[in-house]
Amino acid sequence: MPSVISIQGLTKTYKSGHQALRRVDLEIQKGEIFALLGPNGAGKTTMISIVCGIVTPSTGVILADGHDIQKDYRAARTRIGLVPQELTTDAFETVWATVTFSRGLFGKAPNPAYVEQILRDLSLWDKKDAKIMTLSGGMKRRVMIAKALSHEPDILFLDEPTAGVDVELRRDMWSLVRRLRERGVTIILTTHYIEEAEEMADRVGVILKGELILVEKTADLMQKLGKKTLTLQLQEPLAALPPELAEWNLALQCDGAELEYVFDSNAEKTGVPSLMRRLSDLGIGFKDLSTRQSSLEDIFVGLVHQDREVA
Ligand SMILES: Nc1ncnc2c1ncn2[C@@H]1O[C@H](COP(=O)(O)OP(=O)(O)OP(=O)(O)O)[C@@H](O)[C@H]1O
Repeated sequence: MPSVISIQGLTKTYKSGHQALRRVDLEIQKGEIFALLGPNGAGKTTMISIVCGIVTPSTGVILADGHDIQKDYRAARTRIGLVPQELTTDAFETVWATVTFSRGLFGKAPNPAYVEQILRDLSLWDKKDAKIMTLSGGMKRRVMIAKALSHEPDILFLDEPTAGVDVELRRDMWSLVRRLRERGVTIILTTHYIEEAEEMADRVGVILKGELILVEKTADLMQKLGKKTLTLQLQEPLAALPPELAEWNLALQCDGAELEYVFDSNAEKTGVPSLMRRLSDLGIGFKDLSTRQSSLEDIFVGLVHQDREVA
């Protein structure tokens, strides 16, 4: 399958001297949902901004649907819709006028039926005559998506689409992304949340300090990184781990009041039931328990650690 986005040897050094991207190579297939994961400052927005022609690359060749984003900027940009992190809309305009105007900016002929469809898809139809400034934050974000889709792009970039949005909007956004994909739109989203990538994306790229350190199918990544931590709040603190528990990867926390077990949640045998039985046999009781999926930070720490070990 041909790539719809092709990035070769991309680097970016800002005027300040800060190197935000280091030799990034990436191919994204048509119709894919691709999640770019990384902590604050990793370079996600820089990468998106370069592909969308807002920031100039220092080196590298980038093609959008076969068009060089620098030499053939207009053709490339028409293929792309961008939903930026920041809300930037004209407060005094109505929803309808804003979205129609955005379409016109790309030289597309008016198509009220298409604009109506987008507004209906985004549950904005009954707000079409409302001024943007009267809308809630969530509604404004929907308007940003409508604007980005107004010129019928084949590629949609969503920069942290669900940061700070409520659960309802997050679900709507996810279902919209899936519907767009069914229509053949390629979607690239950035996120801090591994759960979001897991839920949405076909493939995940992890970016850390400007380097794309890993690109994997989401299912494979989750398999590799599906670590969970089980925390038991003990009824009586333990001074030390009993030797009978040596076969589990356990740690005592909070002066012996909590027992932590890190396990692979994808494994056929997680070791949790046998641990529970052994604890019961040993008469070690607990008041409460909780589990926690590895956070992205844990994963990064793990990856960086592995890198160092290999080096
Ligand atoms: N115009 C600029 N001039 C100098 N440095 C910049 C500029 N824009 C971004 N940077 C720096 O480049 C690095 C990458 O920033 P970028 O916004 O791409 O990260 P990000 O992964 O999108 O982070 P976030 O999740 O916080 O948006 C950061 O250290 C940032 O401070």
